[in-house]
Amino acid sequence: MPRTMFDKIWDAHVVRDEPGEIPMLYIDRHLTHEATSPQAFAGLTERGLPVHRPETVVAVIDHNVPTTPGRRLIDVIDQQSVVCIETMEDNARDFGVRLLGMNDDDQGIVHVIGPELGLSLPGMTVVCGDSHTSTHGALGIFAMGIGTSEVEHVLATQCLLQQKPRTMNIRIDGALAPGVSAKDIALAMIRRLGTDAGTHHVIEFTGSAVHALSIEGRMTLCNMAIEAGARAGMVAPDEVTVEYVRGRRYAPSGELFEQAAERWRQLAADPGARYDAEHPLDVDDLVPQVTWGTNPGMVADITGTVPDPAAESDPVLRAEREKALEYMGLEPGRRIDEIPVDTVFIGSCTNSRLEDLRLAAEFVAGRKVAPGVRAIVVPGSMAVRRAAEAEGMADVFRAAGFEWREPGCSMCIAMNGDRLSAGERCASTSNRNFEGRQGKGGRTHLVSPATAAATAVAGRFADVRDL
Ligand SMILES: CC(C)[C@H](C(=O)O)[C@@H](O)C(=O)O
Ligand code: SF4
Repeated sequence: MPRTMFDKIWDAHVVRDEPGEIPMLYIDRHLTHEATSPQAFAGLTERGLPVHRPETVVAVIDHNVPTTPGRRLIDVIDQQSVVCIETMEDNARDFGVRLLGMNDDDQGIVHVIGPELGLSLPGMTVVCGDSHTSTHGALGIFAMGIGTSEVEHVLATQCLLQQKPRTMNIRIDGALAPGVSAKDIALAMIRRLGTDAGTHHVIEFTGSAVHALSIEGRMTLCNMAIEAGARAGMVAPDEVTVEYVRGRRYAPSGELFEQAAERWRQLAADPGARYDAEHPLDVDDLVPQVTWGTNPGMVADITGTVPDPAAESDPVLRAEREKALEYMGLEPGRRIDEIPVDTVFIGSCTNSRLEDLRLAAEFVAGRKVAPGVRAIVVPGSMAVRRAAEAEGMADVFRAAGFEWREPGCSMCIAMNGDRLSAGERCASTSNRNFEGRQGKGGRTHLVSPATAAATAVAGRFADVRDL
């Protein structure tokens, strides 16, 4: 029977699948961070258990780290964050797990460093106690977020009990206009399908527009599969994938790499493979997208207006939209490109890779951040920061008036002190615009890196195609 890519990876990792039992899956790579692992390690200590295969586990400190240049432990904003960081350091040492600490040369957001270092490779199962683990799926990986009790289980056994998810094919065709990128596809997809369309499903992104994306763009798309409610997102490996992985630090090399690449090329779905659900999406006419509300499905065209809740016939949806507009401080009918912003945040595991920064820098070069706007760039990893500095990009951002920071999750989740104050409006390249996500009372609008850059310069949401 023809199989989907998900089926192939699943079949290759099922350890036990008996009727009436939850299937047991082997996990190849386990990434951990300071925010969701302390209790898991504490559980092992309590039961006197070691980590079963420490060489498959990598720990990184990303959520609670300050991003101020030259950061030290003393810069960490609160005692709770200090405890998280120190606990991760202690656990890594005590359990023999490799640690990428706050100022390690390889530090970065867990979902940026996994692919970057070749820790996450095509065909693998990858887990992390973090919902956006789906990002790694861009390489043709079944990568998913797990809860802290599951983190403990995987540490102890290298296996995960997992109900087999359903499969969904989102086929994206067409060619992107200049200035429109993977983030706009992701937002348009959630706008169209809704924030729960993917529930219980693993999404395989197929189609010409997907394979025309770089790996970075595919990561943006897979990252946001979670915001469409999916368990995971993935893209079949092609030659772009093979070339991306070649030469990565922990990827195989030489003849072993060629053998592995041959297997990765077989991962794509067989012709005629059946999915439980299918959705087509065309991006030929896609324009830059901006969220106006408090979930990632509340999206408008940059050329559009804030929608009127009164036009919504479903009373529940209408109330939800009214509440969102009130929180966001917006009136129906307002032109999106007339909404002024206070802050621009370029960062997060959605959009902080080198390509994202390049997409933004292009619109910043030779221009200035609008007066009164706070603009921040937080590279996704130390490697991204070094490369951007070597390319002169950091200077471009600084000359325009952006702050250039150290890597971490930063204002995506505001756990480290980088945050919005109440009422502050932000154009953000991250993935969640929930109430209070970037600070209590803060107002988040999700956009692409190019739109964020253009917006910083204009001081209001701006269409890059006009620049
Ligand atoms: C802190 C962590 C549990 C959380 C997640 O799982 O996604 C965070 O990374 C987020 O983006 O909200
Ligand atoms: S950058 Fe944001 S979305 Fe990504 S792992 Fe960190 S907090 Fe979660």
